[in-house]
Amino acid sequence: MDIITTRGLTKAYGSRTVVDSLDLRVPQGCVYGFLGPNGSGKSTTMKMLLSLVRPTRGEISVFGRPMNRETRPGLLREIGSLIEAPPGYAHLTGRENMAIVQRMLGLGDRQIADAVAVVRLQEHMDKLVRAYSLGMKQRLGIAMALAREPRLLVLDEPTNGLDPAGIEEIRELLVSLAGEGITVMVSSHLLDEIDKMASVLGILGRGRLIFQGTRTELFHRSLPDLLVDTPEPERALALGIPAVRADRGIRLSGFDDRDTARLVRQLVEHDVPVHGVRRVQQSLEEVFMDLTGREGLL
Ligand SMILES: Nc1ncnc2c1ncn2[C@@H]1O[C@H](COP(=O)(O)OP(=O)(O)OP(=O)(O)O)[C@@H](O)[C@H]1O
Repeated sequence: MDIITTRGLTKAYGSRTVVDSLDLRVPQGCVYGFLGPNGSGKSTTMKMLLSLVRPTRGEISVFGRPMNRETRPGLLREIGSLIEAPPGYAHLTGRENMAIVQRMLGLGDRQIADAVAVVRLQEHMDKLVRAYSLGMKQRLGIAMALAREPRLLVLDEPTNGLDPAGIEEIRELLVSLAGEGITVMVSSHLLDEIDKMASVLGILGRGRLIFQGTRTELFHRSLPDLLVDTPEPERALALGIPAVRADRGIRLSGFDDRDTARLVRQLVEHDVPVHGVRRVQQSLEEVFMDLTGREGLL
C-alpha cells in the first residue's frame, strides 16, 4: 500500500510554477529519498503534504484517504515532521522543549520518554538547546516528530550541515524506524547521503519528478556508454559509426540494446574483429546526471 499518493500536485507563485504536476507514490515502511538540487521544490512539496502550503492544483492522499478539510486534522495527527530545522526553543532545555510538545499534543510521559530514548538524548535533556551540537538539535527535532508515534515521518534535509558521524547516526536511526514500519520521507540535495538510506528514490528537477522508483530501476533507466573492444578501431570508425576511440577499441553513447545488436551485426558484416562488447560501470551520481541531461547538478 502507498502511504502518500499525489496526483498532479502543483504549486505556482504568481506565474512561476515551482512544483509541477507531481505524481508521488510513497510505499509503506520504506525510507523514501526525496532528492533534488537546491530550489527544485522539495520543501514546497513537503509543506503541501503537511498542509503548510496550499497547493495551486492537484490531490493528496495519505494513508489511503484523500486529504481535505474534514480529513486533514486526523491525518496530520499521524504525521510527524521536521521542516524548519533545527526546531525547538534554543533558550530552553531539551526537557522543556519536549514538555511543550507533550502539552500541545496531549501526549503521555511514556511517549516523550520513548521518543527521547530512540534518538539517544536522555543524558542531555537538562542542557539548554543552545548548547546542543547541530546533530543533537536535529535529533531533538526528530524526537519531537516521533513523540506522537506517527505512521509517517516527513523530514526536510535532516542531515543538512551534519558531519559524517552525525549523518551516519541519523541514517541508522531512519533506517531502523522504517524497519519498525514507520514510513520515512526524507529530502536531501546530496545524492550520496540519500542513496545509503533510501530504498525508494524520488528525484526532482526544476519542480518536476524526473524519476521515481528503486535504485535498481534507476540504474536500468540509464544507458551507460558502450565499449567495443577491437584491435582495429579505425576500420570501425571508417564505417561512419558515431563513436570515439577508446582504450582498446571504440566508445559509444546512447546506444540501447537494439542499437547494440545492430552495431555488432554491422561490424561483423564488415569483418571488423569484435573481441568484446560491454557497458561502462556507472556510479549513481553518473546515472543521475545521465537522466537529467547533465542539467540537474546535485
Ligand atoms: N513563498 C514563496 N514565494 C515565492 N517563491 C517561493 C516561495 N517559497 C519557495 N519559493 C521558490 O520556489 C522554489 C522552490 O523552493 P523550495 O524551497 O521548495 O526548493 P527546495 O528544493 O526545497 O530547495 P532548498 O533545498 O534550497 O530549500 C525556489 O525557487 C523558491 O525561491
